[in-house]
Amino acid sequence: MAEPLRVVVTGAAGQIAYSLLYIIAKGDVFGKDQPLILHLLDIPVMMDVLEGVVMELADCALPLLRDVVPTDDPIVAFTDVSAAFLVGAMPRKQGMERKDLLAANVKIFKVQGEALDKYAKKDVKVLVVGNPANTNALICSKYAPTIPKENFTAMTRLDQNRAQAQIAAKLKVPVGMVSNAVIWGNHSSTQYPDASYAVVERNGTVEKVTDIIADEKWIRETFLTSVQKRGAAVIAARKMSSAMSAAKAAADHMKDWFLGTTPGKIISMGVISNGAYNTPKDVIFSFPVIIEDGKWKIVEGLLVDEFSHSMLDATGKELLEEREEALKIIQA
Ligand SMILES: NC(=O)c1ccc[n+]([C@@H]2O[C@H](COP(=O)([O-])OP(=O)(O)OC[C@H]3O[C@@H](n4cnc5c(N)ncnc54)[C@H](O)[C@@H]3O)[C@@H](O)[C@H]2O)c1
Ligand SMILES: O=C(O)CC[C@H](O)C(=O)O
Repeated sequence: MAEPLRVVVTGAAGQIAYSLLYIIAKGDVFGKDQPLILHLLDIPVMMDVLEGVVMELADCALPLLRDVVPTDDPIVAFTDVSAAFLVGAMPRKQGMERKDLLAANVKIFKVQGEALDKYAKKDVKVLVVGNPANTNALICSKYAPTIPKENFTAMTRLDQNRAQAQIAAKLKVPVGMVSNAVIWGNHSSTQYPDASYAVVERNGTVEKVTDIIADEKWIRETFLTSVQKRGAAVIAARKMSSAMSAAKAAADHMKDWFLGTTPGKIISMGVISNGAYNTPKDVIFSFPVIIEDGKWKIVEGLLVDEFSHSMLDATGKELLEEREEALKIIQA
């Protein structure tokens, strides 16, 4: 069997981590033959709660879980890790936009970037979940200059999963038949959920979703806004932000990054922009990607019409504004 892989989850005493830790520890992310050592970081006041999480992990009796390291010290948390789920941050409440969290959260990602730079493996794969996820990932990368920028990503997989679930419900097919919905841009209400390349596979045939639905109003209004606003709808209903679905999406993202995407399948993740599709460079922008040998690659050459370009411009503009604001907060 392989040597144990060290994986850190921050915000380990919080809601998302409570679902995520079990998914990771039972082998659904890094493979059924990959032993794990989980590093759990939270803040000092949460150490008692974290102790309870550690007890529960032990009581799950999971054979792949070789050790658990609960801590409030970023040095201990980030030492020698190969994968980092950066979940720990304040969630938004009803009435807030995700970017309202910048002031509260961006400094966390500076500190954690510095700690990753000093103590993590140089090929560590970092997934930022804490909001505003794209800009937090950018700041984290900026403060970890010895780790490649390509190793810092932000989560838009939840938005992709939401998009595919909406399409499946509309077509009355199981969600497993739907793939290749694309999320462009920011994990915010300016994101562009795009059904143009989405497909349904049934009875051995592959059909384009836009050919089957052929209802532009549904695609460009109902579908688009329901995915953009789904996070807010969950907060309105639960009085807390999404957690079970966020944990599942984080697991999907990291699994595909480590183990590769299925041939023919496109996934969405926030990655450092190279300016593809006329997007702003050097922001963490969600693109359609494929992954091979642990490396993501933006899918280039997709047909992008005028409407889509205007959506990409709007979300790109927001990311530039967030970058500016975050840098001001950090430098203040
Ligand atoms: N990208 C996405 O799709 C997505 C989806 C859902 C939630 N989120 C975001 O994920 C974050 C966490 O959500 P949650 O519901 O688990 O929140 P939560 O409040 O339940 O848990 C957050 C945990 O982070 C801890 N924490 C705070 N500062 C920390 C620090 N400096 N280091 C380590 N831990 C720290 C808190 O003590 C808490 O235990 C929020 O910012 C939320 O908005 C993102
Ligand atoms: O802030 C929110 O919208 C809730 C958390 C998360 O970003 C989501 O999309 O569910």
